[in-house]
Amino acid sequence: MTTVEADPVQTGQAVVSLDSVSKQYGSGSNALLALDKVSLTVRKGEFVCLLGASGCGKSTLLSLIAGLDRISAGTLDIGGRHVSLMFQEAALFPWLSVSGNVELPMRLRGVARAERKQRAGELLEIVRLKDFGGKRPHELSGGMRQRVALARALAQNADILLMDEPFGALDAMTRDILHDELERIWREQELTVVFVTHNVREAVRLGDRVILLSSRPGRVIEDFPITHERPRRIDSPEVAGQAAEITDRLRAEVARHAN
Ligand SMILES: Nc1ncnc2c1ncn2[C@@H]1O[C@H](COP(=O)(O)OP(=O)(O)OP(=O)(O)O)[C@@H](O)[C@H]1O
Repeated sequence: MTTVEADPVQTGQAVVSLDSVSKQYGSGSNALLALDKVSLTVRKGEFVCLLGASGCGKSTLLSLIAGLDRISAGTLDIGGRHVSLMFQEAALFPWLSVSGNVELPMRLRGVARAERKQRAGELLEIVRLKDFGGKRPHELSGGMRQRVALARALAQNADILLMDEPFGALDAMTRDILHDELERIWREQELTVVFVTHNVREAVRLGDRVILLSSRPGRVIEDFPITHERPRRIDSPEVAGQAAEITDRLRAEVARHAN
């Protein structure tokens, strides 16, 4: 008999629980069912990637978890935890310095000036932008702006980091570097991450699990555990192999929907 040791992540505390969550936009003849009975649990410290065809409800799911919109049916529980969001566009305030942008969430929380300056410095060091605090966003590259956005997201001291295609607009090399950085920060800061992407290899590169949603209305059709040793390379045979398996499943789903 083989004894299977419990994976600490799989047995960890649930921080996001969705049970049969549906989301309908509009009503009557304008009703659009975006999500249909989605059940999903994300545990403390997990890195979960959401993948699916365009318009299947990935962003909707993030906005429900973030509390930006209300579910139409089912239950969603994040146990009063705090979330922070990061998008494809860094959306930095152009009139604030890099440091000012990172300090903003702390300013809004009423953190004293000296403390927020010190924390902003630490966070900029974490994202490797220690010497750029005095710059303005327009003086930075796209990849550097996303690092600032990540530092600002971390400044919210949230329990859960929700990321909506955060590297979608970056070139492949910059994205590769940011994958390494995000993985390092996720581990060091013991974050729980829910990461939306269109890019199957990116999902396999980063995730502990890849959740595949059906075409609209979004339902969970598969939950792929990704067990290759970290850090992974996006161009490794292991990542490519599992990405091909998931892509086939996604293609079959898109084709099914098109028929
Ligand atoms: N505020 C809204 N009002 C009405 N319909 C909406 C709203 N937000 C999203 N939708 C619709 O819900 C469906 C799911 O959209 P959503 O943006 O969540 O999908 P997605 O999987 O993130 O798409 P993409 O991969 O293209 O970014 C789409 O048909 C979209 O048009």
